[in-house]
Order: sequence, then structure tokens, then C-alpha cells
Amino acid sequence: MSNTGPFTLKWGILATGGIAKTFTKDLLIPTTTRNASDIQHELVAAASSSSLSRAQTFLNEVGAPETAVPYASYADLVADPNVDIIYVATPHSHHYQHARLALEAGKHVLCEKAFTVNAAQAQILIDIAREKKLFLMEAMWTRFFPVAKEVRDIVKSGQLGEVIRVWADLSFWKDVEGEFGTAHRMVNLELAGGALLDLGVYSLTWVFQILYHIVPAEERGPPAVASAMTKYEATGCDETTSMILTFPGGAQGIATTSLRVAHHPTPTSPSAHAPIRIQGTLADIHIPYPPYRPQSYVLLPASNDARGTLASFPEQTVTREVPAGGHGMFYEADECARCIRDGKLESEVMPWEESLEVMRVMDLARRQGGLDYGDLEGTGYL
Ligand SMILES: NC(=O)C1=CN([C@@H]2O[C@H](COP(=O)(O)OP(=O)(O)OC[C@H]3O[C@@H](n4cnc5c(N)ncnc54)[C@H](OP(=O)(O)O)[C@@H]3O)[C@@H](O)[C@H]2O)C=CC1
Ligand SMILES: O=C1OC[C@@H](O)[C@H](O)[C@H]1O
Repeated sequence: MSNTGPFTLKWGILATGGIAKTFTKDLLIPTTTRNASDIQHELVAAASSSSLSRAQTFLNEVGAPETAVPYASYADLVADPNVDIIYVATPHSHHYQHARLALEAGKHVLCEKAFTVNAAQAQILIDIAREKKLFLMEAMWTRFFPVAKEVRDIVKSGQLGEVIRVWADLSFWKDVEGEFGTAHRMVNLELAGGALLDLGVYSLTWVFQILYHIVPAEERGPPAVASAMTKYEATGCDETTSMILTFPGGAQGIATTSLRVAHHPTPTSPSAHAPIRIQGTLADIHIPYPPYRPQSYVLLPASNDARGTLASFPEQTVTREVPAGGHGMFYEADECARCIRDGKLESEVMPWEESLEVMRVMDLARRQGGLDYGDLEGTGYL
């Protein structure tokens, strides 16, 4: 690493919807507020497929520097020589096309979750990134929170004993018809909507972080998958999907998602149990809602009348709040900057192979549930 000051990563934002705005605001929070002063981010451009004025409005709304350039097309954005990395923030249906557009133009890519519609598309993006020596990462921001890292480290240390089971739910207790109708991206088949790709991917990421990511390579393997899927009648997307994953060695992951019921109808109520529960032979870890933005965890030693308390530590709650009023999306942006600075094509925290495995599990669950996205499943390009 050079000692000439922080490495600067120059960002172009592809799309101007809800999450693009949240992410970009985080990008503009100085890295010094989170002890990440070895890198910094610069917002250099944003594009809207709708209009130039929408791109300009977006830049104004996020508080972009005056030098940031608005574009009226994604093609123009990826052609900007001043841009290093493109953040793809379009609906699932378009991730493959837009990430590929950026890679083909020679840009590094951070692509929103779910990475693509299926594993075949993810594989092609990875192949292109490898061939062109470009950084590519699924924007699974949850993994980069300090709490997620701490939890992985605790499990790795053996403090929980052997992890036997991980329960993971991300569901929203919604009036689905009233809130989403048929056109909203959450339920619209033409945008690859549905609970699984939008929310279930988080349940899977918690299961994978514990039962796959931190398992030594020689013991690790893809899980067997048994799933059930119930459709939303109005569009045919999945409304409630439940998956039981059995990993080599026998540990089980139970990953669930729904648009109509949740682990608790008022997930932030003090009586709500945790949506993520990592269960070991000596202790559990519970992670409260929201599991996609984890800011605390509870360590619970196992205990019963007959055997007493097995672990040698008390129950404890650890809280790590996101600093500087951020949403927590800057952690994944920092990872991109460090990887690119260090010449890495992929992140060790969210490696290509694991995005692919998660996509394969979702492919299997969709096959078992009879959910096919038709033409959106293709690997043709633009
Ligand atoms: N990490 C997280 O916490 C979150 C991630 N997401 C992910 O981000 C992605 C976008 O979600 P979100 O921002 O909520 O969606 P929005 O509908 O708010 O925004 C999507 C944007 O994509 C662009 N777009 C391009 N083509 C289309 C199309 N055919 N239909 C609709 N929009 C299109 C539009 O921008 P323009 O007109 O400017 O081109 C639009 O504003 C999804 O993949 C979702 O899973 C979403 C929410 C939270
Ligand atoms: O990624 C997401 O996480 C937060 C949710 O609010 C959102 O619907 C989803 O796309």
C-alpha cells in the first residue's frame, strides 16, 4: 500500500431509485467517521434511464458534489472514463444486463442483491470479471457490518460448541394486495419479483455465513435443499418460501421468507424473538430484527436443570451502532475500495463462489416450487 494518502474510489451510480439514494448518501459520509481513513469514496456520476433531469434531481437530493455528472443513459455512464466502479441498483430482472454492461465497458461492479435471476447468469458475470481482471461483488451489505464479522468470529472460535442448526427468517408482515398490487417490483414477475430473491436471499446469507463461509474448505460443501413455496395469486411470484438446507456433516439451516407473515408481526416489539438464531451445543447467538442491518447480538449460554449451565460465560448483549447517521451501506463500499486498491477481483467476505452457491439454492427452491421467470432467465445480452 502506498503511503501517499487514502486510496480514492470513484463511483458511478446506475439507477436512481430507493436503494440507490440510500447507498449514495452513505457513500458521501466521510470514511474517517468509521475509522476507515485508508480509503475514500468520490461520487463522480449517476445515470437514470428515465431522463437527464431525474439523474440531476437524484444528485441534488443526495447532496452530491457539483462536479458529479448526470447521465440520461446507463451506456453513457459506463463510458465515462472518470468512473472506476458502477453500483447497479436496478430491479433483479436487470442486474445481469446492467452489471454486464458495466463489465464490458471495463468498469468494476458492485451489483445489488439478489445478484442475478439465476446461477447461470451469475457465472457469466464472474467469467467476464475474471477475464477482464475487474472487481465484481454482490452487494450483500449485511456481511460487512461489524456485528456480522463478530458473530462469524465467535462461531469460528468454538464458543458456541458445534453449531447444529441456524434459523433465519426475513419476512414482512404486509397487506400484499394493498401495498404491492401487481406492479410493484416486490411482486412483479417481469421484474423478477417475489419474496425469495428479495428477502429470502438474506435468510440464506445468514445460513451460509455460518454453515458454509467459515467452515474449512475441505469440510465445506453445497447443501441438500428441501423447500416449499406458496405463490401470490395476483402475479404468480412466490409469497412465502421455506427452505431446509442440510450441509455436509449434518448441520441444518432453516431459511424462511414471506411477504404476508413474519417471525413476529411487530418485529421491533420487545417481545419479538430473534429472526436469526445460531444454535450450538454450548450456546446460541440471537440476532434481533432487522437481520439485513444487524446492529446487535445476544450470546446465550446453554443451560438446563439436569446439566446446569454448560458455557463459562454469562448471557450478554453486544451493540454496535452504525456511526455518523449512516444506514450501514458504506461498509460494503469500503470493502470494494480496499479490494480494488489491493488488486483483488473478488471479496473474501462475499466471494464469487458463495454468491453462486446461494443462487444455486434459490434456483433449486424455485424449481421445487415451480417458479420460472421465463425470458428473464436467459443469458443473452442486450
Ligand atoms: N440492500 C438493500 O438494503 C436493498 C436492496 N434493494 C435492491 O435494490 C434493487 C432496486 O431496488 P429499489 O431501489 O427498491 O427499487 P426502485 O424501484 O426504487 O428503483 C429501481 C430503479 O431502477 C431503474 N430501472 C431500470 N429499469 C427499470 C425497470 N424496468 N423497472 C423499474 N425500474 C427500473 C429505475 O431508475 P432510473 O429510472 O433512474 O433508471 C428505478 O428507479 C433491487 O435489486 C433490490 O433487491 C432494494 C432495497 C433495499
Ligand atoms: O434488500 C432489502 O432489504 C430491506 C428491505 O426493506 C427491502 O425490501 C429489500 O429489498
